[in-house]
Amino acid sequence: MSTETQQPRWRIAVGCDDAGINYKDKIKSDFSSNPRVASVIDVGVAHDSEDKSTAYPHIAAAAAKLVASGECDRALLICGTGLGVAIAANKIKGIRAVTAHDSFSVERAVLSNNAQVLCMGERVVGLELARRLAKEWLGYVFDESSASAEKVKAIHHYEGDEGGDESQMKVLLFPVLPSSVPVCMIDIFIIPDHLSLRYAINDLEYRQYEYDPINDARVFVGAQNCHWEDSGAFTGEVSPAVLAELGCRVVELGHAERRRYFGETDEMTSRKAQAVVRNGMVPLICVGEGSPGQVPPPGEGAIKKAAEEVVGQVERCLDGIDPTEQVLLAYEPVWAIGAAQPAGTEHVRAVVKAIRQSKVVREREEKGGATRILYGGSAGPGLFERLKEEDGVDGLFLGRFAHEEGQFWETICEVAEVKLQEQSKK
Ligand SMILES: O=C[C@H](O)COP(=O)(O)O
Repeated sequence: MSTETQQPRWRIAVGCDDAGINYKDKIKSDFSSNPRVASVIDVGVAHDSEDKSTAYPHIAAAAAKLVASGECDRALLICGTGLGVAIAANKIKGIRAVTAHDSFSVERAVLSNNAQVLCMGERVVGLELARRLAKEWLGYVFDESSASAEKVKAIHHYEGDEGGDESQMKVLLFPVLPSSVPVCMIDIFIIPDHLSLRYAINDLEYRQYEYDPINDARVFVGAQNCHWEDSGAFTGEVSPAVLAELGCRVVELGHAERRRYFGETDEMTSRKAQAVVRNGMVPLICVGEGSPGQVPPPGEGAIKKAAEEVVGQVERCLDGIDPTEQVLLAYEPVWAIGAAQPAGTEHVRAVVKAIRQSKVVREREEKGGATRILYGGSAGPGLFERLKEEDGVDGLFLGRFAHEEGQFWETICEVAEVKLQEQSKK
């Protein structure tokens, strides 16, 4: 055990189910006046909240994820027995959660097992003992140079890789937003690779039980491509029916790279879009002129040519889609994808205007099918404010700037602020 002067100050998550609220609240209050505690995050449930019936696995996972992500050092969880919360918390990679109701076990949980999560049962142990054990727990610090360290490493060794892009998705799905930004006014789409879809969808499902780090934003998961048939002998292709069943809400189609490397045409994109709609999802159809690296010369000529080309793509891609169904169009000049700069404001506005005035989009407007137009191609912070105008771009389609958490959320906050301003003018 370290001395008082070396004692770290812990950032602690506390949580419970409806059977553990009294103990959780009492111990939380003890923690807030304990000098060994730097901060406390309460992941619920709370006496007066509607989520009081939230089942223990969601609470335990929320707290454990705060520890696994490094946002908290430790977590204390209470349920009726202290068993279920420990089982659930241990499902989170990197977490060692124990149930302990005696002084010796609490000590060994830290000093032998380097457990970051302590679980207790409100129906098992008296309140005063629980409070004392929680206080003692704060005083123990695992010694990385002890003989126990190798054994803890062995536990780590047996943790399977949960696969895919989990760590990347974690970056995206665990942001902390300024609570003043009303991001609930906008839709956020996260479109990972196919192998990461299940992780992303599960994470968002779990998130609805979680405390609210994303301020009630609507976050949907989408796929990067699909086939035009729901089933059949198309080895290696991904069925839109399967994507819908998995929980995908959006499917991106006709991206410039699909067109360039896989020979996809507007006609194929249209068939895929129809399949997406048929399966109850929203197609996100990418259109855009030009070639990689070939920035067009400034001037009206290039803009006019771009608008004509893009409107043609839009008409062919939307062919056969019920005009009452909603679609998303991502206007991405091919030369602006992966470039140093996005396309110029004048260029983007003119092409978007041409798309809006196209026969197919106007017809959709009349029939009630929403057509939201996004801009993509080196889109990132600072761009939406510049592009905004009445009936202009509805949103952004991010590539590289979505890979970095800070820039991703900065861009989203900017879009939300513009939308808020627009709404307050109405
Ligand atoms: O899929 C992403 C878009 O093609 C844009 O990528 P970028 O923002 O890195 O240029």
